[in-house]
Amino acid sequence: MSEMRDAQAGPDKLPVPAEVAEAVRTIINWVGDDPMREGLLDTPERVARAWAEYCRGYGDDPAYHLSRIFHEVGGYDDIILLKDIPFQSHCEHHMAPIIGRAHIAYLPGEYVVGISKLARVLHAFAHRLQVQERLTAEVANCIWEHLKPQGVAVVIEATHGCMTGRGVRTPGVTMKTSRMLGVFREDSKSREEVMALIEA
Ligand SMILES: Nc1nc2c(ncn2[C@@H]2O[C@H](COP(=O)(O)OP(=O)(O)OP(=O)(O)O)[C@@H](O)[C@H]2O)c(=O)[nH]1
Ligand SMILES: [Zn+2]
Repeated sequence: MSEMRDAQAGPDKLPVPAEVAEAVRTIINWVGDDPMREGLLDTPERVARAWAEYCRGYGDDPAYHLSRIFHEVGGYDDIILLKDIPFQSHCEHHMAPIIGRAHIAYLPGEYVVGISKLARVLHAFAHRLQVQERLTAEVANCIWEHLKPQGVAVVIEATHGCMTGRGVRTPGVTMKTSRMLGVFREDSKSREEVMALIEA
């Protein structure tokens, strides 16, 4: 956890264990290059620090971001939507990039939260090895549990590097997932309303 914090403050400061650097050297060698040639000498440490940064979500407690809540918002009692939040994650199957946008909406109950915190929750889960379905569910469940709203809607659209740069090699394909909880799950009119806002 403290090592992950150091990685956020300045990745160069994160010490890289010898066996981690050696693992990267093994891969470089296996793909057909010479890990001892000049241009690749510092690469194993850079790669290790880059992965610590990609996966910094393991040291980031998503619930913490929802711990500062507000009661009073001038009587506002309608849907709150944070739309088009860009994010990057990595798939747990190939550790290839997942790049996309998330839309997070909720219908407040008693509490609201600073709007940036919704993006922080997303990034805390995204910076782990993921599948898009789990990422979508984790973000929605976390908001549902800690903010106790009347409804939560999370929609994620993303492209998967493991489908574009390798494997089926099909660029331009987008995967779309959604998780609706509370009124957005139970009441079709509320769901239509939130989806119309997201798709507007
Ligand atoms: N459902 C889902 N599948 C994903 C996600 N990210 C990657 N995948 C898929 O995970 C699957 C892994 O399939 P495997 O057959 O075990 O691996 P593979 O031989 O590398 O498969 P190909 O990608 O088809 O070459 C692939 O179909 C990927 O497209 C995700 O977020 N959600
Ligand atoms: Zn993959």
